[in-house]
Amino acid sequence: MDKFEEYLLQYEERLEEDIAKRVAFIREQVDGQKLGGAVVGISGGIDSAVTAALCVRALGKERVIGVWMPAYSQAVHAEDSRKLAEAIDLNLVTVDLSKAYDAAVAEISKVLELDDKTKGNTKARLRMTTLYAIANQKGYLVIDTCNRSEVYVGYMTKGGDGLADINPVASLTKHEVRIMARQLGIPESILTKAPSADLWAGQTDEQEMGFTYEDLDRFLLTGEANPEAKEKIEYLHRISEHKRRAMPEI
Ligand SMILES: Nc1ncnc2c1ncn2[C@@H]1O[C@H](COP(=O)(O)OP(=O)(O)OC[C@H]2O[C@@H]([n+]3cccc(C(=O)O)c3)[C@H](O)[C@@H]2O)[C@@H](O)[C@H]1O
Ligand SMILES: Nc1ncnc2c1ncn2[C@@H]1O[C@H](COP(=O)(O)OP(=O)(O)OP(=O)(O)O)[C@@H](O)[C@H]1O
Ligand SMILES: [Mg+2]
Repeated sequence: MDKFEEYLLQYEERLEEDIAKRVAFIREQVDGQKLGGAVVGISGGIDSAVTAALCVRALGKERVIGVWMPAYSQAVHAEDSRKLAEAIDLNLVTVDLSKAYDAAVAEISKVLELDDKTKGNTKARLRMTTLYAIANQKGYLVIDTCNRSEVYVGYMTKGGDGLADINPVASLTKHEVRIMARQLGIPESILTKAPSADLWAGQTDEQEMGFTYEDLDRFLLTGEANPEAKEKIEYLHRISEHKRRAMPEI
């Protein structure tokens, strides 16, 4: 067994304790500030599944709203979101953003042409707007789902999925999220699906980043990586520093 595998095995041993710590964190943030509850964007992916499950454990079904927000999203993710809601007893609502997305892109395109990535980021920022509308109206917090691996390389949309009020999974690598997901009873189809932002057809995280989560998490947890992956990881980390910092001000 190598250092990476050993680390993950040790994590499994303290899993229940770690879940309890994160559940207590959510409770403290919401109840401690006398807020009503939590809103989470539900994508059919594993990060939002784990985050929502922690919220339901912390606050109960009545105080958590999961929001599925399709905008030309793949049907498989809609189905996985439904399965998740059933498995963890989540109150799931749908806000269809297709028309808002089309209208925003059409108006902005009168000024300049947008490429697929910029359009995808616009979609993520419309989701943020929706979650804040719900949280604002109900006196809830918007819960961030970005994990440690994504945050390290800035693999999130600034002002989109990268903007929320509290993050109960920020210190977990993707591999730790997967371990936790099994324990929380997340459906198998979500556990085994390739991570994707689903911002455009066929997008997958690993293809876009140019290295695997195994490369990235091995590097984060043990400091080891093949030279090519290490170079890409460090490059993305460097150019995304602004996403992890407060806005420069004078
Ligand atoms: N040095 C600097 N100091 C301060 N601000 C700086 C900056 N450089 C860029 N910026 C600002 O940041 C903007 C670029 O950031 P951003 O808008 O995020 O855009 P960008 O980093 O180009 O794209 C976001 C990436 O995250 C991926 N993503 C998004 C959403 C979810 C997921 C997922 O895993 O599911 C992945 C997406 O596929 C894409 O690769 C620039 O337009 C500029 O406004
Ligand atoms: N169609 C969607 N509806 C609602 N929320 C979404 C949707 N797509 C993305 N999101 C939000 O944006 C977050 C970032 O997406 P990301 O792909 O990193 O996470 P994930 O889908 O939960 O897991 P994975 O990385 O394994 O795909 C999601 O966790 C979710 O909160
Ligand atoms: Mg996803």
